[in-house]
Amino acid sequence: MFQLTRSVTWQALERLRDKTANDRIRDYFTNDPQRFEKMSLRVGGLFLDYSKHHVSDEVLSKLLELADHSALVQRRAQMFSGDIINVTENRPVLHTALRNLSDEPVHVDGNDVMPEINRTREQIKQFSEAVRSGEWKGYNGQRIKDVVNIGIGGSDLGPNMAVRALLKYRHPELHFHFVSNVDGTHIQKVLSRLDPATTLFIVSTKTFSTQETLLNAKTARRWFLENAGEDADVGAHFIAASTNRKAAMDFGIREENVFEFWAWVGGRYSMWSSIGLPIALSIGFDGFIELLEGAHEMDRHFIEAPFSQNMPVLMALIGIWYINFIGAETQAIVPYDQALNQLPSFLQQLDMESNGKSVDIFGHPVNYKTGPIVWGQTGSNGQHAFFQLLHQGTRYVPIDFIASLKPEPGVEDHHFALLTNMLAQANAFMEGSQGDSKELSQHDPYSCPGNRPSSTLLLDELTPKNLGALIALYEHKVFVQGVIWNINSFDQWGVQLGKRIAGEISERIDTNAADFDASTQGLLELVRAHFPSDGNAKQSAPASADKKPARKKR
Ligand SMILES: O=P(O)(O)OC[C@H]1O[C@](O)(CO)[C@@H](O)[C@@H]1O
Repeated sequence: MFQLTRSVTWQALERLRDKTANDRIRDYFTNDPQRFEKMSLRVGGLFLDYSKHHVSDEVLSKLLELADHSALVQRRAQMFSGDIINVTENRPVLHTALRNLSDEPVHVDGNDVMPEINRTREQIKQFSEAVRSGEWKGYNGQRIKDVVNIGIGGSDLGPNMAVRALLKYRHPELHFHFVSNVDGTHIQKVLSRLDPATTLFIVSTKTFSTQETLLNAKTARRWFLENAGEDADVGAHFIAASTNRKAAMDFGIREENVFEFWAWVGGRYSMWSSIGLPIALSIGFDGFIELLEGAHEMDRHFIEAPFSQNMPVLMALIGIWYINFIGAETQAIVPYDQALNQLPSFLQQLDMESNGKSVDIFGHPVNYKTGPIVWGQTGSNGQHAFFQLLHQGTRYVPIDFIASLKPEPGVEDHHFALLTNMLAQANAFMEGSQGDSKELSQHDPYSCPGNRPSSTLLLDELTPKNLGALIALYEHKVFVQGVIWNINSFDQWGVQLGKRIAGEISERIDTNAADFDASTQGLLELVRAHFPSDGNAKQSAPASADKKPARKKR
């Protein structure tokens, strides 16, 4: 049986790790004046500089060999053509079809899915235009002013991130709110500022069975009925994006207002589907299409470019170098762009839910590290929070710096400061401070060791198209890493387990819980004191998350 860590290329990379361990990144530049030109590339409106990495030419060519010897070409083709690559859920993975603007058919079980995708796109167009123009009326004839997206995970993070990122393109009279947390104070706070007669709720849930979303949606509907219309009016204020049409209709949503999507769209890959409705409402349908175009352009690049010029492949390989050979545990995402402040959270789910796996696609435990801990926040705020540790701490953290070049009118001086701060940080991480003074030794408390790696990703401008390309870039990076690690990046059984046990625990609020461990029993006892058995807390018990049998006594 093939074992990744026993492969000739893997072992050569281990030797190269030892050979290059004491290399200084800055020496790579001294020795090769063309390094920046060689280790940077452009795809549409995105420019990637990957020259400030602890990666010699020899290492890069071995990493490329790792990709060549993997199943990447085959699995990439399988993904785009709708083969079942999500093996544990027995599904194809076709978020790329959602942004397929080429009119080429994409088949699932022998049927072209493009006609239904185009139909739903048309439905999104009609609906978003009706709301934006004011043609869509609330129950008492007023136009919509506030849109509340109720969803969690992939049904929240993508649209939330994109609406915020593209705020400057938003409809001037529409305001957007995102409620995700089951903590009731989240929805209470949002509702307290709204007028039910002019509010539209989008219940975004692939399954229509997620506890948090259903509870928030019920609370929103109760608030609507208490403060405004009657049951018959719910249809004018609640719509759904879901694969579960029946459950959405049982909730009171009109059939024509259930925006379909499909089991082969993973939650964290769903912002291109009707889960992206808030984006279309905010920036308009044409803007939404531009977002899809940007992603489609990145898809074409990912399929067509040789690995040595392939942006997602290069980013994935460099990540693998740090994770599997240098021992980095985390990857920082630092956008120098306030509009991208939700990007680290979005990428956290994308990467960690996809590649947080320790079993390969054949069900064997892996003997190498897989997905990193992804974290971060915007610069320059991060500079005054966690950068100290990155400069002088004992951890080794590769960083992705992300920024857009074009300044906003009226704040050019701010934008200049923002970009120069970012360049200064990337330079400081690489150079350190030892060059500043001959007296500083590595052990001096004033000394920053440097030699810390980063990529810089520049968008010409933060447009819908460039944002689409940026997100697709990271999606494919995560995919490539998953293929090389031979794991299934498209299931999430760990999350399912948590959902199932939440259901089981809430069922025990007024019964005995002897089959739980002593700690959980003790804590449940403390919780129970606040929820009398005749109370209504139990009504919120989550539906069982999957069809697995009830747990055994532990
Ligand atoms: O869209 P749903 O079905 O409500 O699920 C929400 C999220 O829950 C998850 O299953 C786990 O977090 C995600 O994959 C998904 O995006």
